[in-house]
Amino acid sequence: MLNVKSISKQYHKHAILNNISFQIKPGEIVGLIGENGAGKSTLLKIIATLEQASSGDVELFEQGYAKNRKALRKYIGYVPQDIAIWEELTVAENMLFFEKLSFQSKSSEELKQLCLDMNLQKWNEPVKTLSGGMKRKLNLAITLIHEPSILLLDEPTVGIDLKSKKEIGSYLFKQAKEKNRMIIYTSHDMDEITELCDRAICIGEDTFYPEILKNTGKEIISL
Ligand SMILES: Nc1ncnc2c1ncn2[C@@H]1O[C@H](COP(=O)(O)OP(=O)(O)OP(=O)(O)O)[C@@H](O)[C@H]1O
Repeated sequence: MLNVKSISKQYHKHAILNNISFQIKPGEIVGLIGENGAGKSTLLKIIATLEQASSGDVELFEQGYAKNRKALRKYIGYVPQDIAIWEELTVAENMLFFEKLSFQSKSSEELKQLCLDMNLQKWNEPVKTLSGGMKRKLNLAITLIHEPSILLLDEPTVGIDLKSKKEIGSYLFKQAKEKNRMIIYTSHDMDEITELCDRAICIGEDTFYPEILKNTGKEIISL
């Protein structure tokens, strides 16, 4: 269980997040939405332990970040908006490199299977020859090497074609429902949010997103 407790964040006295609280259970996929600059990436970075909240705390499996920040990192997988992989290395070399830095050991076969599960076939090709969608799949596969309990994805499907979007979406759905992982997912694509997510959390003052989602039958939480 993830428990976000009254998180606020200011940058140089400028308030970004104001008293945000919500909970997520294993197996749930939550869409995090809001206008540009609402603070979605900031909130994901706080949950990923990469930023500290100005006030409030986050608990993962009943352990607070304030006291257990480092120990909790092994449960967390974070995919930033910007792709962070080695362009000159092959898919295989990237996976093997990041496996060495990971909390868990995996064989070459297991790493290859992680890529194949997402329909990423080009095991021996240099990353620089892959399309944007394939690079996003590789970035995601790298994040899954240590089998995180919670996946934090910052616009994982931005700029990629519909087929790859669907493949990533159905892969994430399985990760949540079969492996009981928690997923928080930001996107500006409301069809994707409606299709994939169990609930949507809208942050910021703007009522635009809660308005468009209100007839989708999804639970919408405005914070
Ligand atoms: N390190 C930082 N220092 C100062 N201000 C920051 C920092 N990081 C983010 N901000 C500001 O915080 C606000 C929220 O940014 P954030 O990236 O979290 O928004 P977002 O909702 O993810 O936006 P987008 O949809 O454009 O990705 C913005 O005004 C941004 O300029």
